[in-house]
Amino acid sequence: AGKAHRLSAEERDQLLPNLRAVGWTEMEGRDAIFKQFHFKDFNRAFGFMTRVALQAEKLDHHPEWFNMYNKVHITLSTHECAGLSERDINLASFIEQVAVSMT
Ligand SMILES: C[C@H](O)[C@H](O)[C@H]1CNC2=NC(N)=NC(=O)C2=N1
Repeated sequence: AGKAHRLSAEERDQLLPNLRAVGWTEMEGRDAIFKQFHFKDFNRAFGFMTRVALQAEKLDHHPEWFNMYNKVHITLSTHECAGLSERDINLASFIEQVAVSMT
């Protein structure tokens, strides 16, 4: 993978609407995206996290996340460029696919 770059305004206009439509929001005061997931129980939440973790390791791109029982809060950003990059969009898309299959 090449160097990550912060998404341009044009790239954001193109890439973010799909994620906004399913509940991702842009954080205030930080160039990152955020979403809260709610599952039926801890087993579903942790199963979801396990699948995301394995893919994150494969992509070498990892979420910042918080779990409490059936809730998982996820923040995505790219340290390398100190902001939002295509890697975050790709991981968010994968996370959505997993979430759909867990609910
Ligand atoms: C050394 C390693 O490639 C980097 O630290 C990777 C690992 N996981 C990462 N995860 C995220 N979210 N952003 C990064 O910039 C990042 N960089």
